[in-house]
Amino acid sequence: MKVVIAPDSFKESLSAAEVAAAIAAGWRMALPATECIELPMADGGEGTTQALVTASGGRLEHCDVTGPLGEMMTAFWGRIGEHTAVIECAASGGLDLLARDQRDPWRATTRGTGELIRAALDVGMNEIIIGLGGSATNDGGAGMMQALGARLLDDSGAEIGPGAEGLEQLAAIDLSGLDKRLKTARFQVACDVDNPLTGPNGASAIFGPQKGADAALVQRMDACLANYARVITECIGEKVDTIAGAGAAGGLGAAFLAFFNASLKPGIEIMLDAVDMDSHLEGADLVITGEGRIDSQTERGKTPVGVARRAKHHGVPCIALGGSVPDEVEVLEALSKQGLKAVFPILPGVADLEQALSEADTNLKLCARNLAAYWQLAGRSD
Ligand SMILES: O=C(O)[C@H](O)CO
Repeated sequence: MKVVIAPDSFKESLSAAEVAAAIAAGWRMALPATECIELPMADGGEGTTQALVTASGGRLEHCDVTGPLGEMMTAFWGRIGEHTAVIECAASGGLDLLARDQRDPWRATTRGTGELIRAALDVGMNEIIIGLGGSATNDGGAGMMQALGARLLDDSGAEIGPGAEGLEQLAAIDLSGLDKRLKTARFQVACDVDNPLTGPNGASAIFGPQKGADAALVQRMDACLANYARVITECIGEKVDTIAGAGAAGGLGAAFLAFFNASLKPGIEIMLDAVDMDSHLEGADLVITGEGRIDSQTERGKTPVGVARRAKHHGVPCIALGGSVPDEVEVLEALSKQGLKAVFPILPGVADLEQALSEADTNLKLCARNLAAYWQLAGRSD
């Protein structure tokens, strides 16, 4: 029997490769003869560079850039072949770079993403895959644009400051100093979600709280992004704020739509193609995916749903394991319609967050072992 194991990482706990290895080890405890194909996944968020570099035989490069709160840090990008770079915004502006009490989406900047793009262009890369997701930022990519030579100005003609805060003052965008190499480089943007820039489903409303924003700040940041959208339209003559994916990574998607030679795609689709998922699904009996948290955001194109849709296309059943899973039947049914037939929580008992994060490896193994035992009981194993 063949099981394809294609999970994302469990944030703050295990990488996607570690999750896949734990599930495979647990499954084999009950069904040792199973052929387990481990395919670590990512959807644009943290881990995307490593996953694509591993899948394509590339390597990581390191350089010093501006971190989420303006401090210098060493970040990385991936080099695949002679001309392709992979850059994830989480490498320099990721939520997991900050402790919970440091999260500050009002000030956090995407400047480091622009600096990573410059570093890749400097060494001749001209096909650039950008991963959007897992960000601590809500600046619409303003910091990135400034790092690449755009001038974002307030109504006195001075450069705006960093973060969502700066966008409150934004009155005009001057692209005359933008790095000329952006015209010839091709950007493929891998988005982890398909949210628009603003409004009730926008970047601030849906992802602001996990970055540390309270209700008042969510509203203020949404207004900042609406102002940004207005200035973008004045600058390029087009509206980008309602396009699916514009709200990925705190609105970075909108900057790529407006100012780059870029196409936005679900990140998981790029990943599935990179690992040649279609051929792995041939003859598979089951797909197991997963993520640390599975909830209504998962439906917006995150890894478990992307994997499930592809499995459904090939007629292979798909289930998921999560650290936390939906507690509403409506969400489970919506996931089921997309091919994710069942979602299992891995926690064996009541635990606080710290304990849940530190015991994820053991809990994944036990849960996978039980699933394999049940699969056998149901007469599905050979
Ligand atoms: O980074 C974020 O804001 C979320 O992962 C959605 O893209």
